[in-house]
Amino acid sequence: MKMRRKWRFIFVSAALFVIIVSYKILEPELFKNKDSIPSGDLSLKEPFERSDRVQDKDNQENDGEDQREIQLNEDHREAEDQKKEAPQHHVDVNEVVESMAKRFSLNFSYPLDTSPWRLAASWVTPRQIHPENAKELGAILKAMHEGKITQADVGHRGTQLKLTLVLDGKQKVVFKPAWYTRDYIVEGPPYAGRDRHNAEIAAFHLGRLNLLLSDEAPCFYGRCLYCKGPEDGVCAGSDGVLEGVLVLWMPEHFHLKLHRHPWGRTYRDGKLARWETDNTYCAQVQAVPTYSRGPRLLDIVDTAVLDFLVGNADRHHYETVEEGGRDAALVILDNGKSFGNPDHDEMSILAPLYQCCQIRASLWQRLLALQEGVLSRVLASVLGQDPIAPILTDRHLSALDRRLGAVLDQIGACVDRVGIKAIVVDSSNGSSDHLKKDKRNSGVTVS
Ligand SMILES: Nc1ncnc2c1ncn2[C@@H]1O[C@H](COP(=O)(O)OP(=O)(O)OP(=O)(O)O)[C@@H](O)[C@H]1O
Ligand SMILES: [Mn+2]
Repeated sequence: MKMRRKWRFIFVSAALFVIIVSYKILEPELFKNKDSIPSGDLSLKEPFERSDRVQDKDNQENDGEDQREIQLNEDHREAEDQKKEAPQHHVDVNEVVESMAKRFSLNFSYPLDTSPWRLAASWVTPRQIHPENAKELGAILKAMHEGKITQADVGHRGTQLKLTLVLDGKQKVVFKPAWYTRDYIVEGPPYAGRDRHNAEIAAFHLGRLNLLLSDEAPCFYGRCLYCKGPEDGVCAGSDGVLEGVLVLWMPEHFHLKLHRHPWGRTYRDGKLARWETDNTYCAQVQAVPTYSRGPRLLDIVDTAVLDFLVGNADRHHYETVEEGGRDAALVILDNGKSFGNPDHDEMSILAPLYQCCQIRASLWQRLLALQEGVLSRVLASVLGQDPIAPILTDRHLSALDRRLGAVLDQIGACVDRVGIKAIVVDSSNGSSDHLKKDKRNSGVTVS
């Protein structure tokens, strides 16, 4: 009797598995829309699942949208018909993870025909810190963790303890020392605790997984260094090793302009910022010239998504390359307050997303592709290559997958609220190029 129940359970589970897998394979086809959404992997939590209601609302409001919505409906119907005839594919998440992990793995011994510092500096533009997945990156990181320190000084900027070092070849870097063990959980307000050096490393690689297109919202971080013995007042552990992270200094010919973050916190107990009490706050931000045109507001949403995933609620200011003017991207310099508490999801970090209800189509597509645990598994694989691995505990890794789901839920809620215009194909920013890239990228996702 018991045996039979067991077999029935196995049979039902297997059938459910087959149904779910086939549904996921077919879903990209179901919701493909050539005009408004780049093709690629669209799987679970697809916002258009709920868009029938929204479409009615949108159709009354906007003629252009109207066309797109009708097209979407037609595609949907067509795809429904195809679904009946479609052959069964087999999606293997393991293969996806393997292929992405390979794509983002670092080749530390990649041969360089120029100095690593000169190469890294030549990559920087007002909208890019490094090219998308540059093969030379591993060699630059290796130069950072092996380079000889020729000068050391205390860091003079910011509030957190740090050193300014100069490496052989005259490269300036910031050194942020370790304060916590990997499994230490920081409790308290969202910005509590000291800097986490491992968080800088993890956030850098998370940015590389195409969460932030490197030509849209760059990050600039470093890798870890083992310093031999005590250095200039920062003490090494009992084993004589001082662990920390190195952040490569921006090329000196660029000047950084500091901006107050519109969604910054007050850092005062009991005093809330305007955006924390007023859900129409985005309209005020959009009235400011910096945010009313150009890519800046979408850049802020991009970084809010990254900050939410890593749990960084400390984005009080941001910097841009002055020379890039209004179109310059955010330079995300300081991720030290990330990965504090894996059991807490600080939803308020997503305020720019849910208050403005807009997100780049390219980012949304990438988020979809990283569902099903792909995000944590690929990141774990890349971080496994780091000289001070493990960088993140399993609890932090699974927090990333859980938070990814929460971001997609927020996007879905926005589509419900404002319609398809929540998903922005960013034409002010060379979107046709991105669409091409998107197609290419979908080769490594579940598609
Ligand atoms: N890699 C870098 N290249 C150029 N400038 C940098 C770099 N890192 C830091 N800076 C400058 O130093 C300032 C302080 O750095 P950072 O934000 O990392 O320090 P912090 O102690 O965490 O500061 P805060 O307490 O304000 O958060 C930055 O705003 C930036 O102007
Ligand atoms: Mn800081």
